[in-house]
Amino acid sequence: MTGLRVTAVTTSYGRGARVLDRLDLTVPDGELTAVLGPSGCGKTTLLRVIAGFLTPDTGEISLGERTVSGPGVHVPPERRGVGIVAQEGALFPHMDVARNVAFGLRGVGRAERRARAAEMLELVGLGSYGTRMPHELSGGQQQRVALARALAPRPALVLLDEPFNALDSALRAGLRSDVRTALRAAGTTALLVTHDQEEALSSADRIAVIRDGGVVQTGTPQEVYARPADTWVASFIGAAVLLPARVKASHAITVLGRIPLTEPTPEGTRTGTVILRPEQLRLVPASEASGTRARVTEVRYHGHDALILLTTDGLSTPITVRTTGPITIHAGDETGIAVAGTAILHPHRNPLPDNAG
Ligand SMILES: Nc1ncnc2c1ncn2[C@@H]1O[C@H](COP(=O)(O)OP(=O)(O)OP(=O)(O)O)[C@@H](O)[C@H]1O
Repeated sequence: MTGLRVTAVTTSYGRGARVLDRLDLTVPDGELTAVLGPSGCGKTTLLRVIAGFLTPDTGEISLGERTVSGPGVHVPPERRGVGIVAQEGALFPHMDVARNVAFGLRGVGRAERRARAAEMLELVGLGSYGTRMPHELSGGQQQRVALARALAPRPALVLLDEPFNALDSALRAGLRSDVRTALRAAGTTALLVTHDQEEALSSADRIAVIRDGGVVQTGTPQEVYARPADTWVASFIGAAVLLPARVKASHAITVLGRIPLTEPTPEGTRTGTVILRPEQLRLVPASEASGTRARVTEVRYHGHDALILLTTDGLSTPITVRTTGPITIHAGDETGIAVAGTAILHPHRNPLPDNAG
């Protein structure tokens, strides 16, 4: 068992405010967890604390059965068995690829080092690149070599700090899938920091959302997307349509009509905020009786789909609808909106005024 456990870790820089505040995080053995959160929330600080470059004020960090940080314990970075892949590979420019990969292999014979480096390069799809110099590689290839180097000493944990940031989007998608495959093949526990929600949703086994120095939600990508812990997480992970609602007989009564609730609300819930995803909404002819009338304010075309922004009476914020196929609607048009599926509702503590929903 070589999973990662971070327990009640608090960290601050100098006399500054707490950056991490009693943060708890568990990454199960052999899994990849993506850490997501707004800029400045402490993602890099968390990696530094886990790697051992920063000592937390309080709390404990364990890798498997081994405590690497805690009261009276501070295992130095080089003895933690933690591999790091930084934003831009940071390869040693004067060493060829094979020597870069073998760099961290201490206490093993030359032949074994060479064999392990070749095995790791094979794993990341660069089996024939051992004699190239780093400057002869593309950005994506350099990141693969950085991963091979991190994996070579069989680390208990690999930390990936926005490893695809410097690459263009087409390359990112391919590389993250290859990195995922290599990590699985090596059976390594890994933590990925990213700004890219899509990257986290598509490549991680679990997502941990950080806000105000703590983890506000962890779960599989599907759990976090379909059942966000609160309206902030809903809007942070993907686009969300938030509607004030009244609760009546397991349904939410909203400006978009009566929507069945995904799960029962706590006893006595009268009002709340409904969370819908834009792909649950559909444009229908304005004349269709079941739809709610709305006016298009903006069309954002993305190629594979488009987001249509609309306003409707009784709602101060725009509604976003995701559509695929040819776009035949324009700003200023009137349309109807229909809702498919069920809605998550977060109850309000204080009832809304009578005109809500
Ligand atoms: N060396 C430092 N000294 C003092 N404050 C720091 C230092 N490094 C980071 N901070 C502060 O700690 C907070 C968290 O920074 P951190 O870099 O961990 O955030 P982040 O979530 O990784 O941000 P981003 O997504 O923008 O990379 C920020 O308010 C930042 O200003």
